[in-house]
Amino acid sequence: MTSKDPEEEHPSVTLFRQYLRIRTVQPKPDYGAAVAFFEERARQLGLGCQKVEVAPGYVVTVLTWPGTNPALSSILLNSHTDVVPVFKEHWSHDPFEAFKDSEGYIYARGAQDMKCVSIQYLEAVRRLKVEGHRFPRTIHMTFVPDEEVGGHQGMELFVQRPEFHALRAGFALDEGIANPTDAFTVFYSERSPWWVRVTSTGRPGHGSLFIEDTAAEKLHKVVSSILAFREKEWQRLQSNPHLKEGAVTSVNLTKLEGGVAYNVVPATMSASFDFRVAPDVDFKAFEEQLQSWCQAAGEGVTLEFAQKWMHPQVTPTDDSNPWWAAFSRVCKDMNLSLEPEIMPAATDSRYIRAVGVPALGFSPLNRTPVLLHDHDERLHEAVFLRGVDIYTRLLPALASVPALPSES
Ligand SMILES: CSCC[C@H](NC=O)C(=O)O
Ligand SMILES: [Zn+2]
Ligand SMILES: [Zn+2]
Repeated sequence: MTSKDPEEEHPSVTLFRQYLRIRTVQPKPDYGAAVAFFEERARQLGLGCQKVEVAPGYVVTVLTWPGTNPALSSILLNSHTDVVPVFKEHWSHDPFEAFKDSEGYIYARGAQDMKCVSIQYLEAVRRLKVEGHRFPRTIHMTFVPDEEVGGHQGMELFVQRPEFHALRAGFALDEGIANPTDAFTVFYSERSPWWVRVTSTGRPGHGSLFIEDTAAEKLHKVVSSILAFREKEWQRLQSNPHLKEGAVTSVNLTKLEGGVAYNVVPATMSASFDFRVAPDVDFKAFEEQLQSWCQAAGEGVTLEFAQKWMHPQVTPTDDSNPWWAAFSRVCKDMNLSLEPEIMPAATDSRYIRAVGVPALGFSPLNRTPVLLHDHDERLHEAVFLRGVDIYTRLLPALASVPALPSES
């Protein structure tokens, strides 16, 4: 028999593919099926299972493996259950079939982001439990809804709940991004999403005339200022090989709205921008900069925020942080090279860090093209299984970090 024989498939891969077939796809995820799936895992693994409904229909499922020393804070292994939509016609295989090709690549929405990680956590815990291990610290796995649309009905609410505080999380792992090289990327902070809509008002009139003070001219000025800033940040990134994407502020013009007819000069037009503000930026000064670009464009130009994250946090990546020390020691022992970076996008880690819990964003996926949110998202089964091995080493180390000064 070859490894291509389905009967030969590793049971962890089979479980992964089962989970990939659950259609937790935005904008109408089947969360009920995902919750039932994790309840069944809890039953099979003999783990505690708690369901916390943070908003109607939005359940956080918590699976718990109690530690031997309840006085110590716990390890939180977080993953989101929802996935982003697909353009089916651009896929080589049905994105919810979890097709595996003859080489071992599994094609599915969520293969990288981040259904792999959920199953890797579960399978590492299963292995350690079967081998009879116990660790001082409790391990909680949280499976949360709503991350892909901002986490407002998921982790943002969960971290404010008594059930979250009762977990007494001391440290968290959450998602990262695949790395195409031999190295693994680990994220210690995130850029802050600022979604900004600039609205310009001006004089309307007939499209044949030179109207003065139009909404469009003023909006154009703001768009130019912001795109010039974009270019400056892009150049800064390009010219410094030490800077990674997450270390500079990015912005994209993502929407233009306004106008009714070719020959009617509109009184209002707007432009929407997706800013991702680097954690070392002076937020107050940056907001003032945005305001001053609007003012410089003329009268009647205002901005509003649809999203404005104001609490960037950095988890230290030196040995002053005992969690980092444990994490990086395991990677060193396993000969894994780490590339610490700032997450360019936004994940649920920002909510976890904001309530004072240090967190690392880590998806143990190397030698893997970055295909999250892309067509033909896929993961090789060997990379997936290697990730289970990695967590099988990480969890004992993290769950055995000795009492911190704050815990004694
Ligand atoms: C800012 S809320 C949206 C969160 C989303 N997260 C994953 O892609 C992102 O756009 O980064
Ligand atoms: Zn994700
Ligand atoms: Zn995503």
